[in-house]
Amino acid sequence: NELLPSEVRDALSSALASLRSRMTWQHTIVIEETEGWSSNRVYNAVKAYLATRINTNINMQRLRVSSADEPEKMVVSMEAGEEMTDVYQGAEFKWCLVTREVSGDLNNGDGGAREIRSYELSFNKRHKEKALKEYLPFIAATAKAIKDQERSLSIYMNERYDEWSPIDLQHPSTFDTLAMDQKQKQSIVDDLDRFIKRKDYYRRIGKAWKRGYLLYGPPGTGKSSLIAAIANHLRFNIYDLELTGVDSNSDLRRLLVGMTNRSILVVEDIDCTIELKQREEDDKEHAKSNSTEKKKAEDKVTLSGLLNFIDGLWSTSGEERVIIFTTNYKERLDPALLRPGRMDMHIHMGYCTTEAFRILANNYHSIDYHVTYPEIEALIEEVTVTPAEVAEVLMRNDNTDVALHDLVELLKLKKKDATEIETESKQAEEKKDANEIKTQSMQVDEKKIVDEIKTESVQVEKKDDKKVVVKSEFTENESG
Ligand SMILES: Nc1ncnc2c1ncn2[C@@H]1O[C@H](COP(=O)(O)OP(=O)(O)OP(=O)(O)O)[C@@H](O)[C@H]1O
Ligand SMILES: [Mg+2]
Repeated sequence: NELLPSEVRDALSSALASLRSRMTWQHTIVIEETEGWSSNRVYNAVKAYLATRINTNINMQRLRVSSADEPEKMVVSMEAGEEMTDVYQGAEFKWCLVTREVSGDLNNGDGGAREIRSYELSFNKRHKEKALKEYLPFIAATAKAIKDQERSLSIYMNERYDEWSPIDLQHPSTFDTLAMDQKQKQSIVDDLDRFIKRKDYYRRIGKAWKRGYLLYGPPGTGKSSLIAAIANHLRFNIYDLELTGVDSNSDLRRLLVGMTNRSILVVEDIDCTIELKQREEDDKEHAKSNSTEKKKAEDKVTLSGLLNFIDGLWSTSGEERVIIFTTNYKERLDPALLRPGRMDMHIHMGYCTTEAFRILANNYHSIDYHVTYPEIEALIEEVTVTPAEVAEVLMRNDNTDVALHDLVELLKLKKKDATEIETESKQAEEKKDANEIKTQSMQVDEKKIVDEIKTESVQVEKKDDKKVVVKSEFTENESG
């Protein structure tokens, strides 16, 4: 101190004082990239969160852009030394990315200096509570939502009898593109969202945290599209179970245990797998003599076996599971499956309605209206056409006018076919009526004959009792 002239000393100390007074209102939280040897999750969350805020902070001079896998998915982040301000519930939060060199551990052999990055969060100290209890948790939640949204989905199939093999699920179907009744769609979305929020509720009532949907309707009405939309909405993986490929209950159990949480188990066309039950019974008949075969037959997979497994296994392990069955024929299903409580929601996928048509036209041609709409909508109300058929015509041509014209043609053709069938069936009906009249008159004739026979038999009765009475009864039954 003695070495500095007094003026310099005074100037320095006053500068320090003003710096100190400026800093005292401020608190800083440091979030370092690594924590020991593992990465710091808060750091990653902050990075993901700030990437969403950067476009509102274009005053930053330098930005980093990187991409992990697909080039289209670029992540914009801060460059070291840059600052940005984020406003959360009226409070200002200043972020700064700083780097610091640390000398490497020479004994370790990895040598050299390392650069450690950290985010520094500064705010007015009266926001300390808010920063720790609200802002940082908010960032963590936002980052998790982003991660879920980016999580690439897989569809697993049991190609081998007891093993799942995954492929990428890149089905574009979402609830926006799905053509179905708006109210029905909303009720499904609401049901899914309610289910996801109810972790504690399921725990409290001691039930497996799962939800079951039965989708039924003719081919091409969007059952598989709805499944993809559900997977995309929840960001759940799909396990597409081919029941006919599963030989035994032990394989089934292995497959079900091998499923991860936050996933959807799908069994398509269950009306076709119901024969499994019949086959089991047949096999039992067969195997009565042979005890090993009998055992095998008892181990055969059945739909009810599957349901019992799911209830049992999933109530003790597994969370956030959705199970979806599809069928083209609801009426063919085992009544046990339709029992209340088995499947939580029965969803009917029907033929194309005018509402569905508008969604499809919007999907494929980005239009809300076209001069052909009144004609198309009038036709759609008259004929049965599946959304898949409509989608196919709309997709075939990039030119909207041509595509919609083709659709009109298709619908007209369908109407013509329908009227032809109707006339045919009407004709058939008329023919049937005519035949019936004929039969009736024939019956009248027969009755007359029977009466005659009766009279005869009564007459004959006296001769040969038994024979004649039996004969007359028989004749009577047949004509009446
Ligand atoms: N409701 C719909 N909304 C949007 N697109 C649909 C709809 N229904 C059908 N499609 C279109 O038709 C194609 C076939 O439909 P999808 O496979 O979903 O029918 P499905 O009901 O599962 O038929 P299946 O009973 O034969 O399995 C889909 O790829 C989609 O392009
Ligand atoms: Mg399908």
